[in-house]
Amino acid sequence: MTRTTGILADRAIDALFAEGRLKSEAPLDADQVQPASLDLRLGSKALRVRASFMPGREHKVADKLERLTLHEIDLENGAVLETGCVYIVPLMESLDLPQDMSASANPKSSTGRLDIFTRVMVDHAQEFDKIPAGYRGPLYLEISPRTFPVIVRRGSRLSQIRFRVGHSLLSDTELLDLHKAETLVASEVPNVSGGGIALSIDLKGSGPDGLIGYRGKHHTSVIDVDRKAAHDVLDFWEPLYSRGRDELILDPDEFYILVSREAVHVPPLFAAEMTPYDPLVGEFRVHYAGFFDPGFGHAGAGGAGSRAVLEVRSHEVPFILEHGQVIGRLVYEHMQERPAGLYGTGLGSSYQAQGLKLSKHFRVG
Ligand SMILES: Nc1ccn([C@H]2C[C@H](O)[C@@H](COP(=O)(O)OP(=O)(O)OP(=O)(O)O)O2)c(=O)n1
Repeated sequence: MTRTTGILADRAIDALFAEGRLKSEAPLDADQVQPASLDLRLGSKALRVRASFMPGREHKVADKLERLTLHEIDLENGAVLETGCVYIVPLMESLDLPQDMSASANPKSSTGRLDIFTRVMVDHAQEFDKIPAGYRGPLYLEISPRTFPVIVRRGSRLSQIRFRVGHSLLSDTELLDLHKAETLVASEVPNVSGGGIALSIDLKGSGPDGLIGYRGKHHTSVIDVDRKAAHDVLDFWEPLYSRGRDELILDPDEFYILVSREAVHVPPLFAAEMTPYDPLVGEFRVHYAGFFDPGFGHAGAGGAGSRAVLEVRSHEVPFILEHGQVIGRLVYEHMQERPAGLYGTGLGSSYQAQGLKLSKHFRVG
């Protein structure tokens, strides 16, 4: 059954490409179309700009780049992007969306886990990562590595895009009904409000060593975003252990990888997105949050017990995070149809059935 509204599944994304609604300067990579999203690829140059900017209603991105570019970097053979600098990269994909179809972008989970700040920009945009219905034109990615310098190249995939027709977010009541039927978040008393279901932090740690998370090191060597299992964990991360107090003091200048207390489940006919918890309850937040694919944590796709990985920062002041503190919400949307491939089923998925897991770039053991 296909719904008229909802998030486009893999087959419909393939159809967009076939119909010329989605174009690319090179044929799509075999695994570029995911169950409910498309990975976006970097083009052949990066422009180092003085500062981040918003195109605004009157301007194309290219107009502003003329004024703000400091220098151009060739990405054909790979180049290092430094921490603290802002780069704009024209993407290989461009859009000619139908009038009833909009899109939204997000860093890939692997990108967030490396603390690479990325946002998609389009011509005349007044918001980042939101592509208005009917948009026709190029896509650009703003990139600013925050903790580690990174090597990227033409074709690297740092961010992803979801296409949607109409509005199909589940209301609180629909979410509770779905939770009763499918157990979305493994918690005895689900906390549903504001259209989302709460996720809380695990600071008790799992396993005999009581590992609760990692803190990013400073002044490290570079990470190649296209190489899996190539880097030693301890060169880049300081492991954090539970000391019996189930709390962690977040330092405002540091970046943390932590894990949700609850296992998460996205049934095949739905897609989810994590949104930061109301920042008014504290100065901390999940920094990248991100898309959750249909099939993530789904028993039928080998995902029972999958936790969500949380990239956490405190702003302004040190903050004591306690075990079970709510840190984000998962909002669920209808898919238009069941994807041909679910997350975790032969798609080379990296994070199905994960516990506390660093990005795929690091070697375990
Ligand atoms: N803060 C987040 C965001 C996402 N995820 C999970 C749910 C997603 O379904 C899964 C994969 O997300 P992406 O597709 O963004 O990740 P990658 O493309 O980097 O990984 P993969 O190689 O698995 O496709 O990671 C998570 O645990 N914590």
